[in-house]
Amino acid sequence: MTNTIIECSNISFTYEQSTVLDSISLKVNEGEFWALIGPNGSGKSTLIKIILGLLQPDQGRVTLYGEDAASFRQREKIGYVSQKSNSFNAGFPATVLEVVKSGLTRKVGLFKNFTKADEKQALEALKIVKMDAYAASNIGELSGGQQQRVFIARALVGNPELLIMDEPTVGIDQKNVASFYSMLNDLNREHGIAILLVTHEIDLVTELASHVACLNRTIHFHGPQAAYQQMDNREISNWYGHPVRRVHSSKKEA
Ligand SMILES: Nc1ncnc2c1ncn2[C@@H]1O[C@H](COP(=O)(O)OP(=O)(O)OP(=O)(O)O)[C@@H](O)[C@H]1O
Repeated sequence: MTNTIIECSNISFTYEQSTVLDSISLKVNEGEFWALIGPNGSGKSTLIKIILGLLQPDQGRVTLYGEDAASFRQREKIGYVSQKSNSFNAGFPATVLEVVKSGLTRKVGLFKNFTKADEKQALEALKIVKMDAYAASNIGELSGGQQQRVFIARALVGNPELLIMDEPTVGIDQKNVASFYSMLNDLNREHGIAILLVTHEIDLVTELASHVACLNRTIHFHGPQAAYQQMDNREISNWYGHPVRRVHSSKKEA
């Protein structure tokens, strides 16, 4: 039986006067890799905040493993990497290993010491993102892309079943974006971690994802990647609100 991790049922949300999410329903199951795409200001980050229980919807309900998102306690099951994680400057006084271990604070306790086992777990997480060689380096001395991998390791250190990422490739150069996505693919396929990835990338990542959700205030499409690939560029441009063109889609003509 497939287990559902996130279930959004009929979510609506308004900031002051403006409705940014209208009747959103979406389900993320164990092992799935979802790409959540949409233009600037379409409500992607707001939806993520609601899923994480940081904002309350005006209408509708979000459940995590069947429990209300706002009162969900098993936070270690869900790793989160926010939009602007990778912005440490060179003088920041923490090593890569310390940053990753800080992901265990919820489990260990705020003022408790980390054990050897915690350190081993942090090194394992760094290995998964291929950053173990940098364990002793200062976080601020790494490139934006390397820092982002470290933040993924920080999110992975508690062995989550779902990883939520909000535009993790912002500030990473194009050459490193492809290898970053390939790492996400390994996390999903080899480690069985479900992924919900907010992205502006309508080509490459949507080929890696098993499912795609298209958001612009409402959900315009959600379903398996193959069905997304069948949409033509005109349909996507219509809900995007401006012309967009995928290079790798099976239907390219706008
Ligand atoms: N705290 C806030 N108060 C008022 N309006 C907000 C607030 N946060 C976001 N908004 C507005 O809500 C809308 C949706 O914003 P949101 O950040 O969810 O979009 P997004 O799809 O994540 O955008 P982007 O791709 O540019 O990051 C935007 O019009 C934004 O200006």
